[in-house]
Amino acid sequence: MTASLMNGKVVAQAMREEMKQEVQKLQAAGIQPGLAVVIVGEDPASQVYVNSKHKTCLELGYYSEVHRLPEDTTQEHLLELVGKLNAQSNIHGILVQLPLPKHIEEKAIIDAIAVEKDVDGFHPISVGNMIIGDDSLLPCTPAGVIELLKRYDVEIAGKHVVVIGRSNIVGKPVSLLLQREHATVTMCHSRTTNMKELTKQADILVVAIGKANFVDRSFVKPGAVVIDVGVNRLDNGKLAGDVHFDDVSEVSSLITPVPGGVGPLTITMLMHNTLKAAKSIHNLE
Ligand SMILES: Nc1nc(=O)c2c([nH]1)NC[C@@H]1CN(c3ccc(C(=O)N[C@@H](CCC(=O)O)C(=O)O)cc3)C=[N+]21
Repeated sequence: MTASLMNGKVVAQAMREEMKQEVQKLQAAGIQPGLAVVIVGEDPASQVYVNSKHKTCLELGYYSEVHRLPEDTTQEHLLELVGKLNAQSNIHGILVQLPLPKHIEEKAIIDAIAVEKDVDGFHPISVGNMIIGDDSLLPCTPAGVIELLKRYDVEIAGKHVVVIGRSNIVGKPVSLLLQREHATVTMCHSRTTNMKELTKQADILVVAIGKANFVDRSFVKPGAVVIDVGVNRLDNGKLAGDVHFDDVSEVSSLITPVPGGVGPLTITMLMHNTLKAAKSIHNLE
């Protein structure tokens, strides 16, 4: 069997067209969604992401602020900037690019972001609301995975989903959201002893382990849907997923490529969250 592609770029573009319409409606009410992105230091990969977020804002008609701070920025100074952005009425979403330099405590920064502007969905209150099932801003990559599955008409309810990875950014929240969609979810991680036994039972396999080409066909049940959340920069400069694409695409039914799979959805869900935050801050929901 040769898998069909789940094309994240196409889904992202469709969602962006839908969002443009909503932006126009908001404009008529005198509101422009605004996103502030803060980046500390010079990490080239992070710079690429930040530029791409800025570009997407302009494409959708959002107000965009990018704050580029030097590597030696103090935690105190960063907290001060977050406080300003919390109070700024033209900003509805705040994203502090991670990872931060070692001398800054990430938790202190995330905790300082106003919950209603937490478009990353990383604040403990956002996470708590997500777990309970209350309305909240959902973390972008996990929400993008759900959106991708839905737009390709993949049934989630009743299916066995196996997630590899248990990070706070992807593994844990995507497991929660899939369970919310009525899947039976098994979580695997670096200390799982019988990983292949488990992954071979998966109707849907979500891989977020951060190791290039880790999953080959020996992990996959024929006909499974495989979602690759990995973004690994290889020594040759190319981007590789956690899934060995050529091998796995011969046994799976649907598969996401890297690049062009989950990545474009991550930025699109960020835009979606910013729009949602703008509406919610202006009591339009
Ligand atoms: N506070 C915070 N929030 C984040 O959401 C966040 C972060 N920090 N730090 C870094 C990671 C990584 N991340 C990606 C976003 C888009 C692509 C993406 O669009 N990838 C394209 C290709 C990009 C390329 O070619 O380099 C694709 O997969 O097709 C990838 C990765 C967001 N992150």
